[in-house]
Amino acid sequence: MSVLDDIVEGVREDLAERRRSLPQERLAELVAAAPAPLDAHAALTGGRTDPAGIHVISEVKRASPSKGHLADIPEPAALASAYERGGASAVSVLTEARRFGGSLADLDAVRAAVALPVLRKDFTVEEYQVHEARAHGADLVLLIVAALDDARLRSLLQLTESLGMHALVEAHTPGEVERGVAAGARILGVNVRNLKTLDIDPDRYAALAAGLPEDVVRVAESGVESEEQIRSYAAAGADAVLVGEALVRHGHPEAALRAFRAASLTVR
Ligand SMILES: O=C(O)c1ccccc1NCC(=O)[C@H](O)[C@H](O)COP(=O)(O)O
Repeated sequence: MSVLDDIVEGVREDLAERRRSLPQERLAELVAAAPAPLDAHAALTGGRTDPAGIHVISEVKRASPSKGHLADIPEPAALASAYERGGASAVSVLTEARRFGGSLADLDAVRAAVALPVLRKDFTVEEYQVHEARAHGADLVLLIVAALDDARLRSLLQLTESLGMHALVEAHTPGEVERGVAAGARILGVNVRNLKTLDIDPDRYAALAAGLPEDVVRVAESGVESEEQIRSYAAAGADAVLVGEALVRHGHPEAALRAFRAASLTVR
């Protein structure tokens, strides 16, 4: 079984448990009561020419399948506030519990702490998860092309947009980029982490993003360890970068973020 299959299997089990304790009808009431979504698409557009530098989606990430434990993050709200002060354009919150140590409580805490668009970063395979994301105040959800067939990708994207949110549609291969665009992705992430080996190959970003339509917001995901890597993604035309590990392991995430954004300006 691949890493992705294994993660999704656990996600489905946990989801079944949550469905039992919160039926769809009650979830719909929470969605109706949630604050209006923020425009994540607008927040991430134009990173190629923004005078403050490339947009950064800063991630709250405690652990990962590739690296194990990364950081305790006892107060996700405090970390998210530091990201906001450092100039993040959005905050990503990993809510998957088994491999990433996240939760919907983390999403709630971050939502309450920042005025930025918030991404619920999970392995979305069911409509219920999209409703959950909205009920917990998310503005953006992750749709991983490799985890979905075309019909489900389209229907989850449509549901996301019908709830006023946007989707970060994530691709790992040229075929997945094509499928994401064909499904109607308006924000497309190229994740340079190979989902089979978990190896990072940042050079894949430029090759995969090259054929994207001009009006699609381009996000380079994973593998940012240095200002040099930010410059490389910016030079390859990324509007935004998604950064987890480098920020949660940095003693001063606010300063790191400022440095990342500033570094992106030096390639223009
Ligand atoms: O991070 C992993 O090991 C991982 C393994 C399998 C599926 C997804 C995984 N990560 C999710 C992400 O996409 C990253 O958290 C995100 O792009 C940030 O990456 P990084 O800056 O390298 O922490």
